[in-house]
Amino acid sequence: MLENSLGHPPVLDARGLYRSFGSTTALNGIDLQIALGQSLAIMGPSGSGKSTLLHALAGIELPDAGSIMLNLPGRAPVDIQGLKDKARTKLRREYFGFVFQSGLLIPELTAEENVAMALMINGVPRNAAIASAGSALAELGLTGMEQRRIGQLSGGQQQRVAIARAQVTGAMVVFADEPTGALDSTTGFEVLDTLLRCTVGAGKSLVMVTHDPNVAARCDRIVQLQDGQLTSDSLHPSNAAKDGAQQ
Ligand SMILES: Nc1ncnc2c1ncn2[C@@H]1O[C@H](COP(=O)(O)OP(=O)(O)OP(=O)(O)O)[C@@H](O)[C@H]1O
Repeated sequence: MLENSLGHPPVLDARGLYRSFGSTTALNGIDLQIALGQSLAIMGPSGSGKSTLLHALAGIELPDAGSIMLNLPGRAPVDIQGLKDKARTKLRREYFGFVFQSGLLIPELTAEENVAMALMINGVPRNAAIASAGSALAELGLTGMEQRRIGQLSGGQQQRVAIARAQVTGAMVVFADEPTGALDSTTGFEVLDTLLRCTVGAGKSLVMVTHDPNVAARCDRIVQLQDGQLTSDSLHPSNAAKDGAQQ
């Protein structure tokens, strides 16, 4: 069952992923298909390979073996593994968004400039990028914060800037690594609500690493990793009928 309810093939189709660091096998034969419009939580103990898997799926660090196909609506399938570094970087900038626990926003820039940067590196002129960034920030309740530097924002506000940046390009796949990990639980759930609304709520896919079962429970699907292998793969009961992307 590889298609979502609209008949679209899996937006990411990973087969036989292996990745070693010296004598450590971080990914040990992962097959994973992710549907367009699906939210997927990747869970597992520390060191089980979650971040390595996320980085492989996002084309940040290639696996040693295996293939990852990207199938976007209206576009020819792309073999991420087969792209040269420059083409992979371009692909990431155009089609993927990233919301990590911290560190991806540029502290010297304002909130608005951080969001606009995602467009400008894709060739959008500065004035148009700034205008789009302002709209994206406003949609996330950050009106009035546009000119603040990142250090002048709360943790929750910073994560909403990161979400605005991840969605302003229209990226159809958003990767999140512990996006609420540094936040108190109330703020974390507000950020999670916003992240889900901006991704699956808009027909995009969300691939999220989390240690928090309460965060994972908000996703359509949860996979568990152990020693670089998938040990369980379950659809959320209320979403089981939504699509058939699970293996
Ligand atoms: N750059 C690297 N060099 C050497 N070993 C690495 C590297 N990156 C990851 N590893 C090892 O690969 C294994 C998987 O790491 P990974 O970061 O994917 O785990 P994780 O499940 O995300 O862990 P955590 O929950 O602690 O963040 C670990 O044993 C880790 O030490």
